[in-house]
Amino acid sequence: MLEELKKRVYEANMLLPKYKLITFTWGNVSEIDPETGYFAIKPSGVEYDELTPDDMVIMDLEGNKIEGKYNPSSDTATHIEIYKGMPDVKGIVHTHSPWATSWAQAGRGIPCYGTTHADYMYGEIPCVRNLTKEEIEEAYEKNTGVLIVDHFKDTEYMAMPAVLCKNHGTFTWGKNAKDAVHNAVVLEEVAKMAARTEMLNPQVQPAPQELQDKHYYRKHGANAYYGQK
Ligand SMILES: O=C(CO)[C@@H](O)[C@H](O)COP(=O)(O)O
Repeated sequence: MLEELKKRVYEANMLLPKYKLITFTWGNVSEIDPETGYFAIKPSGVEYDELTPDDMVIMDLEGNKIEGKYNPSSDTATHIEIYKGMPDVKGIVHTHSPWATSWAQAGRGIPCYGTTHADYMYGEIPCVRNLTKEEIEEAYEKNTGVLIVDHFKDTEYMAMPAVLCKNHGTFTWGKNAKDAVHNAVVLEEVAKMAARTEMLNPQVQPAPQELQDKHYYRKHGANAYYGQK
């Protein structure tokens, strides 16, 4: 079972360079096994072209390493907080993909300007605030996850499977690692299109709500929404 999980997480990690979402090791993917509560995550700092399925590190939700010769990703604490606080999430991706990270560095959420965005993410893709000096000093990676969970608690967060972390980068999630990677690709494409949209028309407004609803509900069903429960 763990070998299968490691293989799936390895294959999902290898999609990051394939879709040009990362440079060097600037990203990581994990997936959790709901039965054991163990998750597999990319090892920290290992070049993608050197990775093998066996290099994936198995962790538990208390941060204990269960199996693996390497240290887990430096973002492991953030993945843990998301798994614990957003239990429908079964796969998580973190990247510094350039267009989405530019929105994060600008401290801006990504408005929904078109149907590509509306098909996958309901409404503006949020940018969560910076950590305070105390939060950074206390537990940077853990508190990044705490901020994300705090923003999405009591919402249908699977209807908005993406977040920008100000001055850092992106986290996306899904029903498994591959689904989370799909959402990371969508996020980067939508970020690129939105930046260019604003460049072409600085006065542009978000797409009409009825268009956003039609496209999102058509794909995900009318009871899926990102708003407060
Ligand atoms: O943001 C950072 C480092 O600033 C990390 O997300 C790295 O970009 C990926 O680190 P590893 O997964 O290789 O530990």
